[in-house]
Order: sequence, then C-alpha cells, then structure tokens
Amino acid sequence: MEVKEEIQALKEKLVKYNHEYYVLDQPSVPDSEYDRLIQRLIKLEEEHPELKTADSPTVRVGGKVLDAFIKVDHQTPMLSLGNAFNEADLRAFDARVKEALGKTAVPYVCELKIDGLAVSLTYEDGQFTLGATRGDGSTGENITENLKTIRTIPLKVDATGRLEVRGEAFMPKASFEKLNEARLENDEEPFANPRNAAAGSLRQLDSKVAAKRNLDIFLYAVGEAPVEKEAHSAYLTYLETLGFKTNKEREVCQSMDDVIDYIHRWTTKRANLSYEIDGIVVKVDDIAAQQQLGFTAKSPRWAIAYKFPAEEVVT
Ligand SMILES: NC(=O)c1cnc(N)c2cc(Br)sc12
Repeated sequence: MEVKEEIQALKEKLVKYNHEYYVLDQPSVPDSEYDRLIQRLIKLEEEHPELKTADSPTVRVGGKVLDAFIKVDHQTPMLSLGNAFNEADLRAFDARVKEALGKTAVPYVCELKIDGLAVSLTYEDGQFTLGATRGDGSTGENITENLKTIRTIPLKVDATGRLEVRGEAFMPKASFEKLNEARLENDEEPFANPRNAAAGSLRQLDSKVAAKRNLDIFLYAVGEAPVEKEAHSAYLTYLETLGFKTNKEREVCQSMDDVIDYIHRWTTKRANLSYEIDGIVVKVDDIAAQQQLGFTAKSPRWAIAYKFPAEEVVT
C-alpha cells in the first residue's frame, strides 16, 4: 500500500475509533490498538510532513508551542445569563416570558449548567478552524490548538459553509483528583476546583500540556449554522447528528412547575455526576419566541440560570 493510502486509511480508522471511544462511550477496539495506529501515523507524518493535514488525529497529542494567545472577536456576542436563586425568581421569570409572549404556557428546555470554561468552535466547510474562549463576551483568545486536543471535539463535521457552536469545556472530577495528586507529589500548587483546572489547562501555551489534562466538552448552543431549526432542542439534536457531544440529561418541560421539579431532582442527583455543575439553565425552547423576547444589554430575556446554593464548606 502506498504511504498516502496508508495515511488516509489510518486517519479514517482513528477518527472512527476516537468517536466511538470518546463520544459514544462504545469503543470497538482496545486502547492498545488505537495507540498502535496513532504511533504509526505519527511516524509516517514525521517521515512525510507534506502529507500531514490540519485535521489529522495526531493533533490530539498536541505539539505547537505559542508565544501568546491571539485575540478573537466573536461574530455574535457570547452573552452571560441572568440568575435565579430560588423558586420566586423562577416564577417571576416565567411570568415575564408569558406576559411578553401573550401565552399561558411556554415550553422550556432544562439543561445542566456545566462548571467549566465557555468556548466557541468555528467550522468552515466542515473543518474545525477556530476555537476561542468567551473572554468578555465580545473578544476572547484563540486556543484552537489546545481545543484540538479535546478528543470529543470533532476535527471535521458534515456541514457546508460556516458553523459556529458554543459549549463548556470541563475537567471530569476524577481527572481533577488525579491531576492534583500529581501536582502535590511534584510540590506544585493544586488547583482549587475542576473549573480552574480546565481554565488553567486551556490557557497553556504548549498544547502538549493541554493534551494530557483529559479535558472534555458539552456543546449547548449554535451561534451560526447552515440550517435553521424551530426549537432549541432541535438544534441540540442537530449538533448530535454532526458528532458533537451534548449533555443527555436535558429535558423539555411544558411548565415552570415541571422545571422546578427537574431542578429539585438534580439538586440531589448532581453529587453522582462525573463532572461539576453549578446550576440549571432554563431556556424558552421555541426559536421564534426567543427572537420575540430578544436580549437585555448583557443577557437573553428567554433564558435564566438557576444557581444552586453555595455548598457549605465543612472546615
Ligand atoms: N446548557 C447550557 O446552555 C449551558 C450549560 N453550562 C453552562 N455553563 C452554560 C453557560 C451559558 Br451562558 S449557557 C450554559
């Protein structure tokens, strides 16, 4: 087999195995087989650098060391959410939404609020070309090479034109514990929490460091897409069909009573999650209703973040 054909065959296999292992949680080959193939591809790309492509699975192990991060202006601002701290806040939000829409019932999508780092991913004709932090909402930092090391971020998707998606990069609790054990053994300062560990890992100028931090991501919004959907929940399903990892705990609730029930359930269940969450995001599901409600200066009128009470720190 010619080198070019072998490289193509290796890339196809590794992309398939990567998706099975990291996104579907259903590996069809053992890690040893994945490692054997990725080492073979690294060797061939070193011997034939002209055959290495930006979407090669070998970028997952990192390589580029930057001098600094370049600033990136977001095409559409990455807004923050208004907060709700109790049931009264949630019911006031529901009343405002119903009043503005002139409706007596409004379906909401409830999603776990991941305690990580908000990022934006841009794809041009299906190729992952730009990854950026939220920054101040208008301008973030280009962390593309670090985000390429997150195995659940597809390097290529089946979407023409420009696609920009948003999500939360995070460090699973188990990875956080292991990382801090290693840092303590090396007399390094441990990270205070998984959120800081994820942010610190994605702000590394050497992507080989980020590649070892076992980061993950949940995508939860579309900034720009080559398709239009009528409901936010339909956009999330669209992201899944493209191969993005979304959070499967989301539920469409037909009333604020059901939203409050969802929040009560997850207030207790959150301790068993393999990642940290700091609240529940509640969004009006209908896109036309979202457009009718619009935005305040800094956040959407069609969404709110219920924040869990700060946990008692037992000293
Ligand atoms: N599912 C979601 O919409 C979601 C999850 N986790 C988060 N940290 C955030 C932040 C914003 Br802003 S939205 C959102």
